[in-house]
Amino acid sequence: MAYDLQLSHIGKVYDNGTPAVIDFNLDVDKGEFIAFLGPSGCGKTTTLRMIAGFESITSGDLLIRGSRVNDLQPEKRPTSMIFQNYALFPHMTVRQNVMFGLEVKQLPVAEANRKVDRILDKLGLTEVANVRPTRLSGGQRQRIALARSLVVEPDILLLDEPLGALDANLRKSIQNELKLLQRDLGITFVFVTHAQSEALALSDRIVVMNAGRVEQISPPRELYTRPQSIFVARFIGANTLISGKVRNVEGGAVSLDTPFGALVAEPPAASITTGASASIVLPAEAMHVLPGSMSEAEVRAKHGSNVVPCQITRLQLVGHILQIGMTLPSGESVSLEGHADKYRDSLQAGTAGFVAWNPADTTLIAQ
Ligand SMILES: Nc1ncnc2c1ncn2[C@@H]1O[C@H](COP(=O)(O)OP(=O)(O)OP(=O)(O)O)[C@@H](O)[C@H]1O
Repeated sequence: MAYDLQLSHIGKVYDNGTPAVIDFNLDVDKGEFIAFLGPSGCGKTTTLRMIAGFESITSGDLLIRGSRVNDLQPEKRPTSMIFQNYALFPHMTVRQNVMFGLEVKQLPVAEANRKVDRILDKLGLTEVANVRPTRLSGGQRQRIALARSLVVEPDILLLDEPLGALDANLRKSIQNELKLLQRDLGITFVFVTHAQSEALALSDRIVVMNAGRVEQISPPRELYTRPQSIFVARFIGANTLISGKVRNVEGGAVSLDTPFGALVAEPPAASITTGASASIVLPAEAMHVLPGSMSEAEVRAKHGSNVVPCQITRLQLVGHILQIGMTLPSGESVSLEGHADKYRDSLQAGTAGFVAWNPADTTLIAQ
């Protein structure tokens, strides 16, 4: 069966010579929720606009359900796009805004009315159908934009930072609605966002982009626990990177010489050889902080071979969560959050301690 959407070696060079997107490859199944995540200017919006047909494609093939659509006009594509500012017509009522796309398609009036009623009802907009959008809240306007895009029954919905204009609380509640709606309708969603938490919460897979290139395509959890590049390790989650040189690779474990002494990691997916430079990616949630009143041998016995001395600089209790600030021997400051119960009263600010972790909770990236 054909994929719903395929980007094969897609590239975009703007007329002024800017290479905005470079060799982008992605296969999307029907009903998948895909997020494009990356820093400003990395090419997310350009890629989305190429899928919608608002931007020409310089190289590569764009396929929707197996057909090449590079040269198809936007309105001929089975896609619909929602913009950050919603682009609603202020002089039209909610109903007229939603009806607009069906009028363009010259749908018979009775059928168009039926479809509009159904989508207004689904999105809880029936009561405000005859109001102009300027009188409504950000959340309601967001729903109108969604209704307008969904009423034309696209195969693929393209969303460009659709929640960017909403405050944090509203954003959370609309995120949930969006996810439920997407599941319910079974439509493929491609979603552009700067916000890591949003991408992690909503998507089946996340495409992390950097300077026009795809860095990694993975489900959220894998992106979080198994970053494949230094860029992703720095961009996603709260990781500490420890660089070193491989001393040896033996029995499924890699030992490295690092500024903090010899440390152990699991081998990366790609092969790695003695003498190679590599970085251990250590997630904050994998770290255990132990008090300096324990000996290093005791810490090792309890938590395995990776133990690094630290200075505990700050402890702050926020409800059940203990925020711990530390300085590593490199001078690097690291902070992490742990359950207060786990640490009870064992740690003291201004004293020496240890950080220990299980090699299985880290990722090794060769450089
Ligand atoms: N019309 C244009 N002409 C020339 N260069 C452009 C044009 N639009 C975007 N660019 C450039 O292409 C690159 C990618 O831009 P794009 O808007 O796709 O990034 P983005 O990841 O969506 O950024 P943001 O998160 O800030 O919206 C940037 O260097 C940008 O300056």
